[in-house]
Amino acid sequence: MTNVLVVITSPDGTLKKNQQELLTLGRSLGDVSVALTGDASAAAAAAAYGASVSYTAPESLGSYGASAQAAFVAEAVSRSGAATVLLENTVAAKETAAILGVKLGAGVVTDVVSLAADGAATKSVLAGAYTTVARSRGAVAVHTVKSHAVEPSEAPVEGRVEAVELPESAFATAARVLSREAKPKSGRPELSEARIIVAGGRGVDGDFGPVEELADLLGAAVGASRVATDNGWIGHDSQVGQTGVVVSPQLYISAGISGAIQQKAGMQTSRVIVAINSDEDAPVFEIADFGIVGDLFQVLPQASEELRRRKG
Ligand SMILES: Cc1cc2nc3c(=O)[nH]c(=O)nc-3n(C[C@H](O)[C@H](O)[C@H](O)COP(=O)(O)OP(=O)(O)OC[C@H]3O[C@@H](n4cnc5c(N)ncnc54)[C@H](O)[C@@H]3O)c2cc1C
Repeated sequence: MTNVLVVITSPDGTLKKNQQELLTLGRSLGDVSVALTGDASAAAAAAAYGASVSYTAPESLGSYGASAQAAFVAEAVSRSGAATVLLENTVAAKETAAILGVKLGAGVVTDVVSLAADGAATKSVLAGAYTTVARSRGAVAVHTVKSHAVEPSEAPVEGRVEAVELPESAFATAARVLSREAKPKSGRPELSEARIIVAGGRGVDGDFGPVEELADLLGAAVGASRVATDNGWIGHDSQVGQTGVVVSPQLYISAGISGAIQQKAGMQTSRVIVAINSDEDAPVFEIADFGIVGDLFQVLPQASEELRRRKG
């Protein structure tokens, strides 16, 4: 059976939903172990999702950038005999995956939306215009997997913890993190993990109120087009797209966004897309499952009102 290594960073000993998903996906492929950085007590949470071994990193590793992370994961690959490595689909994880690929001579596939037992990884490319299936030909395959690839489920095992020591040389050329500041919590889910996203573009004309109101009623994250973030109407970390966050939620509600190719690149693999746009020829309708031709300042408040009525 294939050995699978899931790479997890946990600052507080808990697992995020997309990390639970990676462990669940890993179990469908083989025997799962974890390369764990951050709070080592997350090993217990990983065992609840089927990780039989957690390789823990030296405490100092958290202060270093991707090359030191990759050195640690490479050591965990060697100890676990993993043929498949799964990472989150964040910018930081992709950087680690790239360095790891070079170190191990492994094939690297990013932005994966599904991974079959035979290693065939599905992703969309060229700003969502094509869906491709790729399989690594090397001894080790490295995948960064988008959120919502699978539904997370627990499968408790008695996990073992194995501390990994790294030589000083592993850190010698690595960039060192000098300070960290936690982002103030918005109370909304993380954009990259949210099951539902309500996103606004130029059409909101500076007023994200109706977008945020609907998002809060749905327990959704708020996303935006680049025009909205460049105008300072909302923070840059809300930007969805080619140069923003790549998302794949169950439901993406797009309001006042034309659907430029760079926006589509970040949301086209959403399970259901609802588009609201006053221009019936807007390109976003080409990829929408449901389209509403109308003024978002009328449509969004109506949707919110109906949700409030149904919630009683
Ligand atoms: C290298 C590069 C990278 C880029 N990366 C990204 C990226 O990551 N993400 C991204 O989003 N863009 C990105 N862009 C920009 C992208 O090309 C588009 O310019 C941008 O997505 C357009 O944003 P928009 O849809 O909000 O604005 P517009 O294209 O101006 O569309 C606004 C839409 O709102 C509709 N509208 C107006 N008023 C209303 C109303 N009251 N009710 C309903 N609908 C209304 C209009 O009909 C129109 O369709 C990138 C561009 C480049 C060159």
